[in-house]
Amino acid sequence: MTKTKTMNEAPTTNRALRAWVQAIAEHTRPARIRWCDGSEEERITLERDMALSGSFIELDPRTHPRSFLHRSDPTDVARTEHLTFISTPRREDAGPTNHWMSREEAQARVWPLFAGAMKDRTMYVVPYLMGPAGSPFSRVGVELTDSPYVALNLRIMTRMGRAALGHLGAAESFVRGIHSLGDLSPDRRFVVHFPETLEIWSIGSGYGGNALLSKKCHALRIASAQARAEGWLAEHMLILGLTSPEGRTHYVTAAFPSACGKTNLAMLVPSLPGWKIETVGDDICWMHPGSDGRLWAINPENGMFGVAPGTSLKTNPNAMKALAHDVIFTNVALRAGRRVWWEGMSQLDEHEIIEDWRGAKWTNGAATSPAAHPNSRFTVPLRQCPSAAGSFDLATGVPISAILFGGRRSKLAPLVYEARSFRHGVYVGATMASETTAAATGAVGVLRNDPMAMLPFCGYNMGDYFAHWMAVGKGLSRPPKIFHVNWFRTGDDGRILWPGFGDNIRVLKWILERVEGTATARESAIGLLPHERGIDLTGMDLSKDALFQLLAVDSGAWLREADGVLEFLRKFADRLPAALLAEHRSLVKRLHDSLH
Ligand SMILES: Nc1nc2c(ncn2[C@@H]2O[C@H](COP(=O)(O)OP(=O)(O)OP(=O)(O)O)[C@@H](O)[C@H]2O)c(=O)[nH]1
Ligand SMILES: O=C([O-])CC(=O)C(=O)O
Ligand SMILES: [Mn+2]
Repeated sequence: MTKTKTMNEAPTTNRALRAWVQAIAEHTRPARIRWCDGSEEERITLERDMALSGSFIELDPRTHPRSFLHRSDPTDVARTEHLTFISTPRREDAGPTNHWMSREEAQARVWPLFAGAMKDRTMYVVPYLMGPAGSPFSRVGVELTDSPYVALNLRIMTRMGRAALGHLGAAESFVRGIHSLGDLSPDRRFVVHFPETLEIWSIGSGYGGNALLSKKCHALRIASAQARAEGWLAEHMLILGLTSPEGRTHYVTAAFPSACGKTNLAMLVPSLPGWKIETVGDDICWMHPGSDGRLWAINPENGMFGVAPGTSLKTNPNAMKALAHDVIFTNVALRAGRRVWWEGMSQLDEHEIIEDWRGAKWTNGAATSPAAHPNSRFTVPLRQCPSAAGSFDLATGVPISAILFGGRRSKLAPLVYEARSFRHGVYVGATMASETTAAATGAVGVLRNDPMAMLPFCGYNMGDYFAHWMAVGKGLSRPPKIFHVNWFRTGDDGRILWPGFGDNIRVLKWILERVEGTATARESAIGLLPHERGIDLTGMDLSKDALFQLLAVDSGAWLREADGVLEFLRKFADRLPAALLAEHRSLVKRLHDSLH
């Protein structure tokens, strides 16, 4: 067996970290170990190596300075939820919505796959800090990976290298992630989490949430379990600052399932004059109860891993501006002259020949499948987004006035409604459902329950998670107001009724006015809705009928939905908090009453 060569001096004296790196190297047998420090020099070296090996295509430096295209293995293009496991000592602690694997089984089935897996490859030691430097809420993780693509992505997505090691110091507690591409076979692909020991094992995938372990694995699955033990919340939410023309600012979080509009809402350009949006985070939010009785939120990330298709100067100008330089694109299409393209970005000539996400010739006129993969992505530092202001770096976080839940619901859910109380809001979040998207493998467009957009990301029993939300709410003297929104409701012709994107400011405006107590609302069985004039439609071309449909509540349809909701909640058996069942019963009663 050849000896592992260490390419550079470990930039830390942390003994626990150094010993662990050694132990994993002995098992995975890399040819080389490279400690990542986050320097420019390191970036240039890794990018050059990637370009030389053919896994990076350098884009035209005039149109895309310092930017690259990566094409992942065609069988490895999205999170694989059926291969994602929570390993707790007792199966019931993972709960009915997670796949569970015992440590013994992981040791027998997954650990051997790592044996010699890094042979002939470099093992990158990637220390990363989740959260602003100096924040008491920030946490350190280290990912050992044989993918330079992962190392370069983590450099953008997190505060990587020395910043993380500085925060860690000599501490022994940090999240330990081991990642190997393995042989990329879907048959030998596993993502296993051990919340009790803060470990993550991921093998066989180089894509997104499967491989960038800081994101879904650490910041949601592991962190949600830590948050429960410590009295805070780790959520799949964007964070935005909303400032009215009068200069009043409120911070809002929103939980929408994957590919349902978080990145877009987080940086929207308001279509109403005088309003301002500030982006604090676009995917993950850690919230702590403050001594003032409010919830305070930080974005643990430092970059965006955003959905490319549908992003354009019209729908999301701030994202397009953020993509002007220093971007890693994954699985988008390539035009002549090494410029990127994706569906919805711009009009392509019918005959222009481009390369699709696999590198095959593609023309618009003769296309049978999209040129960019529907889950193609861009990785870009958040600070490049024009709407990102300093508050994403605030150690204290920002105080939250409102929480939004929402999803893709072509039917039933109105444009917006407000929960009657925090407790009712937890019920609204717990019973939310959404049509599936390309962000995970499997069928697209299937309605499924996705509580708080956390179905694939909660690292423990979801019944306990609901109870934890209730407990956190009880401890708040100034809880945020909770709303449900739906940008995706369709009319009878199957077309989406609400223009969305920049026009979502009109809904946010009503929400801000509700928070401040200046807007009225009408009672309905499901919650509080805006009056028809409550949504500011100035300068907008929306028919009266469309607005009526967007704000309609069909009690009969909601009662049918309630049957499915009850069936879903029953899965949690004795772990389901009684308060949720009580909320369910009152909803059903209100719906029945509204029919008479
Ligand atoms: N119709 C409509 N589509 C939207 C709206 N907002 C976002 N989308 C589309 O939905 C898709 C996903 O949007 P994102 O904002 O990237 O979703 P996300 O929740 O950040 O996704 P993840 O990164 O997977 O967590 C894109 O194709 C968007 O163009 C909206 O208000 N209306
Ligand atoms: O985790 C990923 O691959 C991308 C993402 O943000 C999500 O799916 O919510
Ligand atoms: Mn996401």
